[in-house]
Amino acid sequence: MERHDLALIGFGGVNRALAELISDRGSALTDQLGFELRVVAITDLRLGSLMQADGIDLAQVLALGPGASFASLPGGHPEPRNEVVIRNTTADTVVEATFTNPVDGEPAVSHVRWAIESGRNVTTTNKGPVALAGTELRALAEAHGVRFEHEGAVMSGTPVLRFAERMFAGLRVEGVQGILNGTSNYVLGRMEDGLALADAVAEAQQLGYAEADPTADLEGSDVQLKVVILANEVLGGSITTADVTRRGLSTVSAGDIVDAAAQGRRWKLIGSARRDADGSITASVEPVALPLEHPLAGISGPTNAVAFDTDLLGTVTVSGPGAGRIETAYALLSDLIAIDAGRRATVGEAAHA
Ligand SMILES: NC(=O)C1=CN([C@@H]2O[C@H](COP(=O)(O)OP(=O)(O)OC[C@H]3O[C@@H](n4cnc5c(N)ncnc54)[C@H](O)[C@@H]3O)[C@@H](O)[C@H]2O)C=CC1
Ligand SMILES: N[C@@H](CC=O)C(=O)O
Repeated sequence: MERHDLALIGFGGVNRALAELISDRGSALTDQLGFELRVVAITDLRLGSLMQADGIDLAQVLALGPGASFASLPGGHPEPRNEVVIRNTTADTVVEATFTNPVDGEPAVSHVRWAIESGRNVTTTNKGPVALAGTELRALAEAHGVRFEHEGAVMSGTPVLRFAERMFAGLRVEGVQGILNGTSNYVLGRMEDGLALADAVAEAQQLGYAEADPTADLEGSDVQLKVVILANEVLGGSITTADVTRRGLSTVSAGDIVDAAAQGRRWKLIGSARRDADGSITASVEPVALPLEHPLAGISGPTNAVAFDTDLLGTVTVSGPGAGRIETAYALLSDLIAIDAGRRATVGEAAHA
């Protein structure tokens, strides 16, 4: 049975949920997938690092209490030492799930670069490397013969990037428009219910939807990164965050939300990108008071949706979870499945050569 050994970089909500999935589902998951998953390294700012080439006891590390350190375990160290671990791990695949940095993507961009340079596949839910260095990292992965997968960077576990890549190959996508942030959509809904902004944000944090700094969710920089990814990967653009105009929820008051509801409207944070006649791309993030009959007005809570405007099919809309620890861990699992499918295809080609 083929096995993939993983190094988890960042051990917060998402990577812990992946570890739980691997630990809890065990052999059932192996039977279902046709390959085994084993974790051989973990790093985290708070816990330090742990390297065990024979496989880490996930139940043991998941049970560590607050304030614990990997230093007390064999192969453990009090510091994360990301570069040492990434370059020296026995893992074939690095799973990057540290904080998203919306300004320059670091240190996650370096984590991904080190992994690829040392011949390892990468799966990440971190939007920074994908939006801010995607072109470079894809080229680097190709040069090193490894995979750079990032389904969870847009709409969490909802497989929107792979769907667009595989299902729209024969048509032209002219534009995308959607609700691309679970936290802000959840917060807007709870404010409609009468909750104060701070209380709604605290709930979203508790539920594992929010970024480490939730300003990125509320003020649109998280959606800005996702718009860049969609524009570049689905519309074939080459834009940066500077090309995406941005207005966040601070431009909408609690009173505006109540007034909109009274007028049969609902505020949504909308991200969009459109290819213009000259081939350039116009992109934005802004709050919009949608009429209730608009298809995106009914998308509530942490659910997200994206509408693809196509030449042959008209509008195709995909909706599903936009945030959540388990949902995002599933995105990582779907990437691992894609990585294994790539390996099988390579083995098959070699056998026929
Ligand atoms: N939670 C969600 O619903 C989704 C999250 N994402 C992205 O996935 C990533 C992980 O998200 P969560 O697990 O929810 O975040 P989190 O904040 O729960 O966990 C991040 C972990 O990374 C660790 N970390 C940060 N910088 C580090 C570094 N330099 N070296 C080692 N460890 C480091 C932190 O100590 C923390 O434990 C983020 O980039 C986020 O934007 C993407 C889609 C959905
Ligand atoms: N904080 C983000 C998580 C997914 O990218 C969100 O709320 O959508």
